[in-house]
Amino acid sequence: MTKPLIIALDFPDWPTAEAFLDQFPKGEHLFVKVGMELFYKTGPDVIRALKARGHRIFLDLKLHDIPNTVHSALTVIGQLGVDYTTIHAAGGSEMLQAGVAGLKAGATKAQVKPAKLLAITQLTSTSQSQMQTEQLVQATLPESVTNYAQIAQQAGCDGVVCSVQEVPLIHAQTGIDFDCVTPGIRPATSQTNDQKRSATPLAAAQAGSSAIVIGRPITQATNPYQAYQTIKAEWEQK
Ligand SMILES: O=C(O)c1cc(=O)[nH]c(=O)n1[C@@H]1O[C@H](COP(=O)(O)O)[C@@H](O)[C@H]1O
Repeated sequence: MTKPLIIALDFPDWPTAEAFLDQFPKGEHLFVKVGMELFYKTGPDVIRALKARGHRIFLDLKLHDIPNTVHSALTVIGQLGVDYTTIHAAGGSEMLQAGVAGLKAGATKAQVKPAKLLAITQLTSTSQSQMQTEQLVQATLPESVTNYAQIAQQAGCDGVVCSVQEVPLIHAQTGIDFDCVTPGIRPATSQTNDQKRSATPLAAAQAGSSAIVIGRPITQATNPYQAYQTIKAEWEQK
């Protein structure tokens, strides 16, 4: 099976997201990411609408709270029947374990397939110098990311969100079945925007990314379907 290319639906409401999706041929089943902006506006209705169109869903709410709160929230998310969801590794192993248990409890309750739980490591908008000066982390950025990956794997998470640069290091440590989902993807001709650790679709494929996440180079393209096809071809080239 080809590895997923996940389109970030970073839109303010459902009509805008729907108008974007309507630019793709009918019957084209996509893998889409619903983030905080769209989900806070629509609630679970957006999940139902996307499922009805046959799309796979990454619900990206990046939970980070005390273990009890995260357990309860992920029990609710687990009932939605999405494919991937996110939690912050920085919350620590106890919180991650609570999240894993909550997600499973929700899926069991709703009798749906459990989502894969991905731990956010260092955001792709973070540079090493920013991490060291603002988070007071003495380690290098790859060391911080691989440390989070190890904690996430031990806690029972299915994978991490990281940049393409860290994928080979993580896989060497965790094995390739542990997902490395990589945002910050930019075709060579695109602007990097706020992304600090970006890479091309081809570099992601060569590094062994399990899936790529890409928003603006597709959502803000003059012809989104054409941009999607070009990026997909590069991602699937290797
Ligand atoms: O969890 C994410 O998806 C995520 C983690 C991360 O470290 N960096 C990152 O960019 N993202 C998300 O990936 C998407 C990237 O969008 P673009 O920069 O427009 O391609 C956004 O929806 C971000 O919220």
